[in-house]
Amino acid sequence: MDGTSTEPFSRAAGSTQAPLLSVKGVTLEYAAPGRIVRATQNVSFDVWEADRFILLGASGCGKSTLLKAVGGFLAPAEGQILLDGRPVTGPGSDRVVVFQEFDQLPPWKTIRENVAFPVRVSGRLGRKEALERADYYLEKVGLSRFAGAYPNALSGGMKQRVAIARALAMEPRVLLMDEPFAALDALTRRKMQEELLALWEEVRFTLLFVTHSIEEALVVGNRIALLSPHPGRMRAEINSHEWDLQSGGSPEFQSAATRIHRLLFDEAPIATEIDHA
Ligand SMILES: Nc1ncnc2c1ncn2[C@@H]1O[C@H](COP(=O)(O)OP(=O)(O)OP(=O)(O)O)[C@@H](O)[C@H]1O
Repeated sequence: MDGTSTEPFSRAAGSTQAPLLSVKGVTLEYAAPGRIVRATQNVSFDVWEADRFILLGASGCGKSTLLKAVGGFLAPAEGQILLDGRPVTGPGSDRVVVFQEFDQLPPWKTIRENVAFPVRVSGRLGRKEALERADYYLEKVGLSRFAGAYPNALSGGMKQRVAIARALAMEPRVLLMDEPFAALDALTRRKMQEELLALWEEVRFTLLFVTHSIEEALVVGNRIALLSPHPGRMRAEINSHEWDLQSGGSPEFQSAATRIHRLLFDEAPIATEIDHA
């Protein structure tokens, strides 16, 4: 036993509630010149309220494309994506994406205005209330002191904290994160993982998080979907709620990571159902 449970997650098991997000048999394709590129094939998973659900797989297996489809930027060639039981038909403020690149903040706006801006243009709140909400989430990510500063005064990690505050200020149904820490140095990355978990403890948002790092998946997630190499198909689904940043070097953690590596890359037949072996 390596400590990685593959039992159905308790909140989902036996629950009569519908999942917040359902990805059902989703195949995603791009039309490239003269050919169709199939990015994912028949991918299914459910995300429940307050899950930290990870899409894990090798480069090119379609993780970002899946996130794009959940974001409503790409329609499935086959299958369906449901949010709160309703089909996703386009982008919406109930889903907000945080990307890897952290230079996305308009440099002429202060940090506070940057965070308040999407809330204000979405028409949810007036200027004053939007700025108050910005202050609330800047405090949550530890950046109150920089509210009046401009983005160029901030480090990469700080800019990513602003991007997270800006996304959370929209109070989305699901927060989508596409390798949000991959461009940061190792120490900052670890710190950001720690802060994201602390923030989740406080706010309990629902997270769909893309990574190709097995360690990051185990630490950040409570459930992990393992995708096969291109085109991405579900290899297995793993429960990982018992791991945190302190588990890092332990033999159990290492053996869980090894097992996931095997599940991801071994030439075993692709699971057609969730692997509870
Ligand atoms: N706009 C596009 N047009 C054509 N093919 C694309 C496009 N975007 C992605 N692809 C292809 O779709 C497949 C999945 O790409 P995707 O970026 O979703 O993978 P990924 O798992 O997120 O990879 P990475 O970890 O490297 O970001 C790849 O083969 C990629 O080349």
